[in-house]
Amino acid sequence: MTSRQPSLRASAWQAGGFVRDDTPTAEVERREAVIESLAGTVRDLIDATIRTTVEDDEVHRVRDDLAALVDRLRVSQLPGPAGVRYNTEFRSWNWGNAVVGAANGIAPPLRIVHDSDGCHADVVLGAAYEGPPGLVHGGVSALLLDHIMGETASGRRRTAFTGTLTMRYRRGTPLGPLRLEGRIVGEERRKIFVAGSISDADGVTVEAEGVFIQPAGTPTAPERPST
Ligand SMILES: CCCCCCCC(=O)SCCNC(=O)CCNC(=O)[C@H](O)C(C)(C)COP(=O)(O)OP(=O)(O)OC[C@H]1O[C@@H](n2cnc3c(N)ncnc32)[C@H](O)[C@@H]1OP(=O)(O)O
Repeated sequence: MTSRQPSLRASAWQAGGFVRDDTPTAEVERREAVIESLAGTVRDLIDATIRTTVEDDEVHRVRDDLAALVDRLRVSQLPGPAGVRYNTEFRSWNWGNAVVGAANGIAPPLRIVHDSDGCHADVVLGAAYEGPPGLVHGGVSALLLDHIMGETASGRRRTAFTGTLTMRYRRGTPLGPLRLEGRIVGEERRKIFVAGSISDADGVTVEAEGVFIQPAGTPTAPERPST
């Protein structure tokens, strides 16, 4: 198989931490698929590491093999975190994001669907997200809800940051298949009020309320059709 050099290079200017990058969408998507396949294997590695019971010597051999692989990836690196990039075709990508990042092996990753009411995502959380035995860590629940509620507030037409997030943990959230939801319940000037939830097959486990703020001076685009 032939390898291709990544052609992703930030252009000179930045706006509010969002980096304009004139890589064409087709190239972004080609590279995204490549890096996503690596992150998927990293995710498997994390799960395998947590659950392995192989002998100590084998653990040490695997550690050494992995250290050599890390060195290969370090041959060419971004100078800092991946950030959020966008091109002239309005394609944006945030491959390092802790929740949705295609290159991030610690992101589940969440695949968020925008619909007419807000957003939802179906996800399966495994051993890497455990807090209490067999249950999702409360901070992970907050992390995932924060993101999906932020995307709900942003609605693919503006940027809104979390101002205040309030969680109510109604019962333990089991590891396994879950649904996350977010919907806008009110708007007041630059404040967007969002309700969110996590559910398992038996109903809601966590509810959240959030106030998301559109920073002053940032643009709002016309509403896009839902996907
Ligand atoms: C598209 C991708 C979506 C992904 C989303 C992921 C969600 C995230 O994790 S975002 C990261 C976590 N959040 C942050 O880091 C935010 C840090 N805070 C900030 O940047 C700023 O404080 C920010 C933008 C929230 C508000 O700043 P600023 O625009 O100056 O607010 P300001 O002008 O003082 O206030 C505007 C209004 O918001 C209210 N407000 C300000 N801060 C808060 C807050 N923390 N909580 C509730 N309300 C607030 C004010 O009372 C004011 O209300 P009113 O219009 O009624 O007077």
